[in-house]
Amino acid sequence: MEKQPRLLASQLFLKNSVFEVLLNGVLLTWKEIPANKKVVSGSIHHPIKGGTSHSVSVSEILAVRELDVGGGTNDDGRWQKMPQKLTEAYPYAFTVSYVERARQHRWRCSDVTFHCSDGVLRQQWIQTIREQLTALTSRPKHLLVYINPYGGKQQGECIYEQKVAPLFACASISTDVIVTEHANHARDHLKTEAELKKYDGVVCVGGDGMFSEIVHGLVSRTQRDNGVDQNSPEEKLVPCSLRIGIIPAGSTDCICYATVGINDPVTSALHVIVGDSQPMDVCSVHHNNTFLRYSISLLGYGFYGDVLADSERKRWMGPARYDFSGFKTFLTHHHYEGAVSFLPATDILGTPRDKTRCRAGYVGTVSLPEQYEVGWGVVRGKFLAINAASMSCACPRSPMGLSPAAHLADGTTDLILVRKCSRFNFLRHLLRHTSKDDQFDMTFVEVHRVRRFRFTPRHCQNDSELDLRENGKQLFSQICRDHPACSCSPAYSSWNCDGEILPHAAIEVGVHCQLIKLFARGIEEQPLFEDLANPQCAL
Ligand SMILES: Nc1ncnc2c1ncn2[C@@H]1O[C@H](COP(=O)(O)OP(=O)(O)OP(=O)(O)O)[C@@H](O)[C@H]1O
Ligand SMILES: CCCCCCCCCCCCC/C=C/[C@@H](O)[C@H](CO)NC(=O)CCCCC
Ligand SMILES: [Ca+2]
Repeated sequence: MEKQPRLLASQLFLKNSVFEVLLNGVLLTWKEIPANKKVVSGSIHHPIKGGTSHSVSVSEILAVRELDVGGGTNDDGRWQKMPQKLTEAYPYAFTVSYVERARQHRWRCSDVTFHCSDGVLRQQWIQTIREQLTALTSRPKHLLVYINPYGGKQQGECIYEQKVAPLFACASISTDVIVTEHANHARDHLKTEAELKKYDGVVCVGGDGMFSEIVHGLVSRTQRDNGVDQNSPEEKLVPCSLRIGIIPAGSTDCICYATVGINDPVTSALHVIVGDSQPMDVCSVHHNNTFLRYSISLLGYGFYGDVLADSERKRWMGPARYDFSGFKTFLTHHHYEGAVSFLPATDILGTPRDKTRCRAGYVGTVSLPEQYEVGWGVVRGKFLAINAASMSCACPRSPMGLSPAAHLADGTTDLILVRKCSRFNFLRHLLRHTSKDDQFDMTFVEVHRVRRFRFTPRHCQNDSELDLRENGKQLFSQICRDHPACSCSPAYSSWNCDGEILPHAAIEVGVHCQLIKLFARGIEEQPLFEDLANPQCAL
């Protein structure tokens, strides 16, 4: 039989007033008692009118601890100053730490300290709150943390030590921390060495590239443990059981931003502590039946591939490298020829042109009418950009994202084809990534929600396609010599796969629905007052 949560109701002191404090297994509520209704001890059972009132969901309480009023410190060593009268009359105090929502999806840790005259009553409160927290089984107790000290502005270690570790300690989460020593350190450790059974989740301190390492390590390990061959594009992959937390410390932080609503380390740490869970789609990318990489956010050929290739040579510039290379790539205005074939998703409710957004509580796949038979579509032509966004790809540079209506966990990716057009028109399209205007409402842009797609560059010689890194430049000059009147666009761009360059242009992509889970809950709807006060944030 399920154990009923214990109810507690007491009159406790908070600041200089008496509050009726109630814990019912779901909510902790404290309401100020007007002076004429005060009862000195025991509980009260009638509703109280007037006075300030607060309530916190038990699921958003982080911790409760004793406060040693006499000594002036609490049990995590923090010094607390209290009014002398209160400490004398009510020497027994306890502090509850909980999640408080601030503007723009930010979460903060807030404390409230209650005082009572009776040590037994204080123990009863502390014990009951702790029992109710222990019953929240989705909360992690032991985490494996990887820190990339070189991501973004190279602040990873400092962000973790100063902002995240104290919160994990407060919530009694123990950690094993690894500061990476080289690229792919975290991936290889997860793939082969890490004792995953010991942990309730993996935390990644870094950007999208570091997150991608963690995903590659976990997904590959899970497939190997289950005897699944990653090289087969048709293979159904086994979902990973461990959740991943992202503490943003990178340059784009798009996966964190699009799953939480902000790239803020404290907010992300709090989502880990309360044990949130957000499933996410993962794309597998193959070339000639050989596995290349997984993608969680953006697969971009043409513009975003060229930006990345150029910006990798300017890592020393930090996050500003993307602005520099973005501008430079825009000026070069290269287009690329090829064929994109795709399998449209027909059993889903939404389309990429919807005004609705993927928000917290969205259930992912919808079991609607069965997938009706439609064949593969093919689009051939000259493209400035081919982008596949498996999620919105919202980030500080583009708050609505490359595909604002994309869903995190619906088993589809939004394939955006931007045909060759004038520089002016391309600029109009790019600028719409930074505003609320519809970037797909342009004659040279089309968008399809798909489950699989393939790309074949025009100059691809079947299976013996040239290796891009080795021969791309050679082919470019060859084509320009052969066609002196061409606009000197190279034959190939490269694919930007979540911030990594792929070694082949001809690829085959399939979406694996809900292959991984994050310590996140999706972007929460904002309170109405905030939409009105700040139209930029309106959804
Ligand atoms: N110790 C290390 N030394 C060098 N490179 C590392 C190390 N640890 C991780 N890396 C690599 O650094 C690359 C970039 O890291 P990260 O994603 O954290 O930052 P970023 O590229 O600045 O941000 P974003 O991916 O959000 O644009 C990743 O591809 C990762 O593989
Ligand atoms: C002429 C100026 C035009 C300005 C247009 C701004 C549009 C910004 C859209 C940004 C979309 C980012 C999508 C996310 C991609 C990540 O997986 C990847 C790794 O972190 N980041 C980039 O490739 C970094 C890509 C940065 C591109 C600027
Ligand atoms: Ca999706």
